[in-house]
Amino acid sequence: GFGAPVEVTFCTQVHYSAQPLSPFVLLLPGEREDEQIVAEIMERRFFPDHIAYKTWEGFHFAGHEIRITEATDCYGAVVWPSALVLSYYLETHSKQCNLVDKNVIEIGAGTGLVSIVASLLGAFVTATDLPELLGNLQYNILQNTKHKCKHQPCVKELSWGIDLEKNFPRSSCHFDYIMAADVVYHHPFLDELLLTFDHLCKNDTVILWAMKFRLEKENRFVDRFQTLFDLEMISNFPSLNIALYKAMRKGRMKARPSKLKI
Ligand SMILES: C[S@@+](CC[C@H](N)C(=O)[O-])C[C@H]1O[C@@H](n2cnc3c(N)ncnc32)[C@H](O)[C@@H]1O
Repeated sequence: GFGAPVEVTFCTQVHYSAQPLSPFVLLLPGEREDEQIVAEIMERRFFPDHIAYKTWEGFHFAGHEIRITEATDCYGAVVWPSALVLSYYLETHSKQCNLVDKNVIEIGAGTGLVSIVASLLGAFVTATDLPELLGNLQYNILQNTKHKCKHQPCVKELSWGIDLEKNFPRSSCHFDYIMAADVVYHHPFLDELLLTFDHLCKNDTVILWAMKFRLEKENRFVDRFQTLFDLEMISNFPSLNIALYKAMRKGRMKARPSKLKI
């Protein structure tokens, strides 16, 4: 085929605890067939009808045809199903999660689908990844957002845990949303990843994180993540082993009413 990352084995059994529901919720477990929504999500993807010079995959989101050029040599070079799940959520929940004029950062953006969809929905987006991924990421972002977005997205290096204060100073960087799709897998930078979430997340920042479960180690990352953040599952696709989470900093100060009634 054209290099689509089709995954056929799902090896882990994941047990999710009951979570409180919020306006962010996409589906209640058992309310609609998981497969039905998964099919809807996967239908957003299309492929070239002829052999092209460059390998690309197409997607329909936010009223646009998005073409993603893929390399085939590393993890960030294809579009992973978690990115589709998060993009679908953003598009179908644009009222509850209104991105217009919001400041969004995506970490581990890969080929850029989520950043592109968030930009098309009106956000000001900073798409980040390792230096070697930035050329292709920049290309996809430009091709799919130029003259189509309220705010032109930018692409920046962010290697997890490295030079965070230098490149993203706490005093001047404020993100309304941190987005991440499929950033937890068997890599040696899980500590640095957690550090990065911690560094970028302010009291009012919302983290939207699509997590693909593969191994026990990844479940442990979720436990560690919960020591710093309140985590809420907002949708769950057992047939893909993907869960979508919303998280906010633990122990954050709630907004105070402007006038106290005595
Ligand atoms: C499985 S891919 C997911 C890509 C994209 N979010 C998607 O869902 O299609 C993981 C991404 O994390 C990035 N990544 C891995 N280790 C990283 C690190 N130490 N610092 C920054 N990004 C990293 C990879 O380059 C890759 O783009």
